[in-house]
Amino acid sequence: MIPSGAPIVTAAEMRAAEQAVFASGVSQDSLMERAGAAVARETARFATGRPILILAGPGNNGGDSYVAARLLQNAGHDVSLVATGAPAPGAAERMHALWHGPTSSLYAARPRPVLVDGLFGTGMTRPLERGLAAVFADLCKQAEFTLAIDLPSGIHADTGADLGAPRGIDVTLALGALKPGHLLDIGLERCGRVLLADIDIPVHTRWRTVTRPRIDTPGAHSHKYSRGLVAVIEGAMPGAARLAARAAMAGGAGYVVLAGDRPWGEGPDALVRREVRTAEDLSEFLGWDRIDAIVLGPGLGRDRRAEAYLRAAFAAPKPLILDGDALTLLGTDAARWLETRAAPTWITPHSGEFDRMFAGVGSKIDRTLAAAAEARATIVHKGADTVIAAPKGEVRLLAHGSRWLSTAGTGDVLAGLLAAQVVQSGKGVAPAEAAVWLHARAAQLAGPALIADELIGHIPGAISECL
Ligand SMILES: NC(=O)C1=CN([C@@H]2O[C@H](COP(=O)(O)OP(=O)(O)OC[C@H]3O[C@@H](n4cnc5c(N)ncnc54)[C@H](OP(=O)(O)O)[C@@H]3O)[C@@H](O)[C@H]2O)[C@@H](O)CC1
Ligand SMILES: Nc1ncnc2c1ncn2[C@@H]1O[C@H](COP(=O)(O)OP(=O)(O)O)[C@@H](O)[C@H]1O
Ligand SMILES: [K+]
Repeated sequence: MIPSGAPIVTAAEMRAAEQAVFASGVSQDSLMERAGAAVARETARFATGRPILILAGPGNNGGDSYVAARLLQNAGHDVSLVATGAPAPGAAERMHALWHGPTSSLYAARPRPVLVDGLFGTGMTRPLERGLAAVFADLCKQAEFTLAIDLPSGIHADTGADLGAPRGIDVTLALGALKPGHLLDIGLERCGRVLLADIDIPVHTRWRTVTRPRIDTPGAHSHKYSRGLVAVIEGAMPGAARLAARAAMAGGAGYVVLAGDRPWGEGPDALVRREVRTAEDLSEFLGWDRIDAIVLGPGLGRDRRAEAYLRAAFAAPKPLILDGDALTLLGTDAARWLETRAAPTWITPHSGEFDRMFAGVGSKIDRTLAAAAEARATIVHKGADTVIAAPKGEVRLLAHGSRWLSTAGTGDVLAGLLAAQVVQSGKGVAPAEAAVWLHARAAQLAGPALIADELIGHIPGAISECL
């Protein structure tokens, strides 16, 4: 399980943090000893006496391998080692010199029940050479348990992109801090369980994994308006807006109004209905000063009326949550439109919607951050690796949420839940982080084969864990 609130640093930031530790008087060798000791400890815990094969690459990831091999051997484990090349001058070379056990070349390596991957870590700069990738994948396949040091070799530390990493890694031991590669893209799938080894390297960053929010119980003087009024705008597919409205209610908003022109079906009686048929009706309604936040987009449609609704919502000087069709309507003009808003805006695109709105290069974090700065909006870039980014550089990341969320309507639920957090807890990343946490927790509580309607029923249970 990924620790909550854990810092996430790039390879360059990790190297800078490492340099600061050296500058404080710690030697390179002693830092490598700490890293190798952490690897040896975790490997021993999972190996439970089985023979171990350790792969050592040419850089410092390989250096960690030599330390771990020595410590495991000293502790009585049956260890053999494969070196893929001469170790680089410096600590890795010195640690290599201290290893006196059996060593073979990669192509002569025999599979063993426990495999430790110390080929490459944060220094992976290009795809694994094909022959090496094939042997590595085969050793991994034949092992009963595989642990990767810092990162699986073949995962890009900063993007999570696939540079030839094998399947079947059980545990990745992140050294010092999480890297984006543990949480994004293919890295999220290939790391297995990510454990964090504290090797006493202070890191400073504004990127963290999502934490559980603290939610206040309403006070003696709370009333429905003080707890926040959310207006959800209906469109062509009214079910989506209703999901968002119900999620806003379950998420703790004091008052939720569903504005639209559809006949009222079954639904919570506490949900207030307001008739809105035209963009003029909508503008008039949104002028109501009780409204604290507007949700537009779930099931909105993409016709002319939808466009007019979008303009009306943009003109309202209120916090605005845009999702689904509203984002598709914005399209490539999104940043130009969004940056004109004076009131805060949150947008909740999935990757398809995001790619239609923003260009950008780099990792999902880099692209989401750049888009947030350009659009001056907080972005919840959804998916198995959900990235929240704010214009000033704050990032929150939730990986390892329930895969059962990949079903229609769960995004609508998130939009409503976000609106409820916006009216209760204000600006920027905080409400988005709270909404994403509650959404993920509700999904866990709902269990397998959840449907979006049931997810809403579990939001209060998730909230009860935050009081
Ligand atoms: N930061 C910390 O706090 C601590 C870091 N520590 C450890 O150091 C690790 C980072 O070490 P690192 O910088 O030496 O890089 P590493 O991952 O060993 O690889 C570099 C070597 O691989 C080579 N190479 C790259 N790609 C390749 C490819 N596809 N195919 C073939 N070769 C390739 C590259 O060659 P080059 O690109 O220079 O030609 C170079 O020789 C980090 O992950 C952690 O385990 C701990 O010891 C202590 C605390
Ligand atoms: N494979 C997955 N693992 C974890 N969460 C997922 C996965 N796929 C989708 N989700 C989450 O489910 C929600 C789906 O939202 P969205 O794509 O907008 O669906 P819809 O438009 O049908 O409501 C998002 O919160 C997203 O992060
Ligand atoms: K590795």
